[in-house]
Amino acid sequence: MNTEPQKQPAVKLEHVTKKFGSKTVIDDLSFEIYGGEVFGFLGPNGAGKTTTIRMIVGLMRMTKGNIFIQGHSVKSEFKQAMRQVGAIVENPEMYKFLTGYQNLVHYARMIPGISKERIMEVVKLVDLEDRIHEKVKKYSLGMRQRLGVAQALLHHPSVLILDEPTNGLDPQGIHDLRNYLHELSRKEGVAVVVSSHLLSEMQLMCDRIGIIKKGKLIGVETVSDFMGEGEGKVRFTVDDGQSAAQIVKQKLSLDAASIESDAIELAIEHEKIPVVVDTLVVSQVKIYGVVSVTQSLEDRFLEVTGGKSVG
Ligand SMILES: Nc1ncnc2c1ncn2[C@@H]1O[C@H](COP(=O)(O)OP(=O)(O)OP(=O)(O)O)[C@@H](O)[C@H]1O
Repeated sequence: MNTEPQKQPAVKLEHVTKKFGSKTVIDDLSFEIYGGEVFGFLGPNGAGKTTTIRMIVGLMRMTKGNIFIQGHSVKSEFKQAMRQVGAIVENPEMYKFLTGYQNLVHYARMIPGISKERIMEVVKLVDLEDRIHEKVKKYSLGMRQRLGVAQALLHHPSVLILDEPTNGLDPQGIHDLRNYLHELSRKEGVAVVVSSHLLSEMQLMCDRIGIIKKGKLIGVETVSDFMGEGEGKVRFTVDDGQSAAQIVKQKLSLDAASIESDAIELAIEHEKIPVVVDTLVVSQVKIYGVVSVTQSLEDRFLEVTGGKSVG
């Protein structure tokens, strides 16, 4: 018997479907997101990321299925569910002529029980202490983004959702955002959900990613599993790709992942490389090079979505 306590998902989607008229935009999505992780929502343009996020944060009704936030149904316990959620879906409204601090105080008035201490706590979390008393009109885009996150965190949400948070940020801004989202998930146990088409950023920022295409879930995987770590492809440059592929098939029962006139690629572990080299040499295939081909998240993304890169 498994005596491990079952961890409750922070966000759980159950057969979520969204139709606009007769058009199905989200098709039977089911997956779970946990506290303490940064979850990336990845998909080509128009795949349905924003629509899904809008349903999670209660800005849009679903046609079928249900969403639970910390066990509370968005349909039947809307208030309890939303109390757990902090989100930036559209650009957060900020008063540019007020300071960052004044903006937070103004916003905090709308939420019962937010203390001055809590305001300074979130300011510290997003690393804005030095500049919080300056007017927002003097802030960079990255600082405004951080102020938005501070605002979204004021009421102690256990789920933080950011739609395309890296949009418009420079590399330093993206780097900082990545660091503090990571800290937030680790230190505060917050479930952080981000959507993006910046694949390289997702690779660095997220623990797990869910990929959707045309409203359907293609897969949910850890970034390392997604990239197929430990089982990379190895490229053998040879004099005759076709016959090399035949030889490894016949003698080693290996199917080549790709065959070109002067190369084959095999999905094999590191230890198998000498075996393949020996077999090819014995069979009088000339080998000109052997390299490990590590796949970027982008390559893999294009492979599974069969689509074009976006961005
Ligand atoms: N209000 C609406 N009425 C009709 N169709 C809509 C509506 N909102 C979104 N759609 C359609 O739903 C699909 C998914 O759109 P969505 O904005 O969720 O995609 P996305 O993955 O966020 O794309 P992007 O990366 O371009 O923001 C698109 O085909 C879009 O045209």
